[in-house]
Amino acid sequence: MSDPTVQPVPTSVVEQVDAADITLSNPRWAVLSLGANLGNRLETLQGAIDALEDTPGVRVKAVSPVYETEPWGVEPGSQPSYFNAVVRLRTTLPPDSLLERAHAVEEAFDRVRDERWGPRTLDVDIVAYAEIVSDDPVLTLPHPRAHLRAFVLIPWHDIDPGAELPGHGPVAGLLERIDSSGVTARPDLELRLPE
Ligand SMILES: Nc1ncnc2c1ncn2[C@@H]1O[C@H](COP(=O)(O)OP(=O)(O)OP(=O)(O)O)[C@@H](O)[C@H]1O
Ligand SMILES: Nc1nc2c(c(=O)[nH]1)N=C(CO)CN2
Repeated sequence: MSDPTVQPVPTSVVEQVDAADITLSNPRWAVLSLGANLGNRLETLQGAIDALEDTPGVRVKAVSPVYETEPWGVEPGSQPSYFNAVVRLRTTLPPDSLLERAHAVEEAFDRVRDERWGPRTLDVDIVAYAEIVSDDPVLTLPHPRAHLRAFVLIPWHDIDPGAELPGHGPVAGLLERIDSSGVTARPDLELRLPE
């Protein structure tokens, strides 16, 4: 006879698997780009780094210097400047779970998605995830515009001078081909690697 004190778990609960809870057995590396051009930009970038570190299955291994950058892809002078940085992670989250987590961190910092390349409190993009190359529009790897963006490649090169962007080659070589003029180091500002 079944025990009447044991309540069955509703099927809907059993089936609700949060993608960010799925893990791989071997950690992989990933590089994320962080950007902010509204609100307290430095505080937000640090908060995003700390939130990523607080994610089960994510360890932040390196944090780049901070750059102040002209908004890319929009009319000059139409938006406030960005603070940008990149982080390098080790993660047991598969790519789709990492993207889901990136979106959750953006939302925690009140990210509003209205216009493409519009101003934002926080942008978290997956620049690269291990050597994966994919043209899936939900998660394109590497990020489809990373090879064109000095605000991504300069800080990545700072923390990993030998880095390669899968499908594109060494970051150092990509940097020789793009305009880096709108990207200014801010050595007076610092982001902390979580302990
Ligand atoms: N590598 C990636 N990293 C983050 N988002 C991606 C990636 N590839 C595809 N996407 C998709 O792009 C969608 C739009 O992302 P987002 O709003 O961050 O774009 P954006 O920051 O305005 O512009 P950009 O994509 O040029 O950085 C996301 O919902 C996501 O599904
Ligand atoms: N300077 C700068 N420009 C941008 C940035 C960014 O992070 N920095 N992000 C964008 C959309 O991801 C569009 N333009």
